[in-house]
Amino acid sequence: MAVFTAVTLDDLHQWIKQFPLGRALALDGISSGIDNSNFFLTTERGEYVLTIFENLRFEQLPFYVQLMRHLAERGIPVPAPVPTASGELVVTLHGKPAIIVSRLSGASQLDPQPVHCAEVGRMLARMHLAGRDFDLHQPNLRGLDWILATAPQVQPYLSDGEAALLRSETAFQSAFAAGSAYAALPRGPVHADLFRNNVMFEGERLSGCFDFYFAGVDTWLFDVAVTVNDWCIDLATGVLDEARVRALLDAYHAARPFTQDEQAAWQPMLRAGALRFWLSRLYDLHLPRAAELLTPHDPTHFERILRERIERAAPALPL
Ligand SMILES: Nc1ncnc2c1ncn2[C@@H]1O[C@H](COP(=O)(O)OP(=O)(O)OP(=O)(O)O)[C@@H](O)[C@H]1O
Ligand SMILES: N[C@@H](CCO)C(=O)O
Repeated sequence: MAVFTAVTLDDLHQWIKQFPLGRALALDGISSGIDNSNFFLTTERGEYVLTIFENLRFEQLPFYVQLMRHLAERGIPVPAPVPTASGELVVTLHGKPAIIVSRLSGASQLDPQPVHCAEVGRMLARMHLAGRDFDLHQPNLRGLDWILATAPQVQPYLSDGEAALLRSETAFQSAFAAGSAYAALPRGPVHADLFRNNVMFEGERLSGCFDFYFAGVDTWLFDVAVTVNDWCIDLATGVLDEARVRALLDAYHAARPFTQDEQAAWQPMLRAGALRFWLSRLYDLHLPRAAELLTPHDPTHFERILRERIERAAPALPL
């Protein structure tokens, strides 16, 4: 059960009055999620989600919450934060930062077909374009700097084979990121964690995406690589399914055409996306935070994906 801070309807009786939402009528803890306490909240005005941040501090939240507001205002189906009567988006609840956002309809699609991947590709391209005039800046906090700082910390826990792969891939990614092709890649705010469990569908129609708490400014292509590495693979082997890759990339390309520099960077970027999640999973497994509450994700899944991307070229980007 992923509700770490208990909240009752009684607790909300006074608290909710700062929002233009009427009275709180029902509150249900959401059992999935590993970082925050989430609740479905029904008020006199409709259906919302209340999130209490267990790890992020107030000063860390504006980039994520303002980005959601910015994208929602531009028609991207993401949770829209509800401001208080005095315009605050983040307020205190039980001593922790909290927000109320609109509730998205639909459910996760954990067995995606090409039709779903096309929806994800189209939405991702629209999201990138809509983020162009977002004026807050925060780097991707799980980018190369983080990788270079974190890899040495997990090295002592690794087998010889894992350690060699981690060393060679961080060296490869450092060289790739230092090159002129990389510098020319278009960039902007990216979601950076657009996995199957962060997107909602109603049938074959994408109805929303959420969990912006790894968002940051990075290359758009990194976001595409992270997304393809989750949506378009056979989960048991990490092998890419060509039909799903094509569907996602073609739909993205139709909304925001890939550049020639992106063509050149595609294969290394898929490896960068795999390395990022392999390393965060290794870190969570071997160096869990004191406040870590649930079982960490399996790092070997992303080690397999990384080895697979190194050994076999993925379908090229459409031109
Ligand atoms: N705006 C929303 N509308 C509808 N459902 C939502 C919304 N936000 C969150 N949820 C539901 O709450 C669940 C947990 O949310 P979320 O993934 O953001 O939590 P988390 O603690 O950050 O989890 P994780 O770190 O595992 O991704 C989601 O799987 C989804 O079912
Ligand atoms: N998507 C991440 C979890 C953090 O949201 C992973 O699979 O490792």
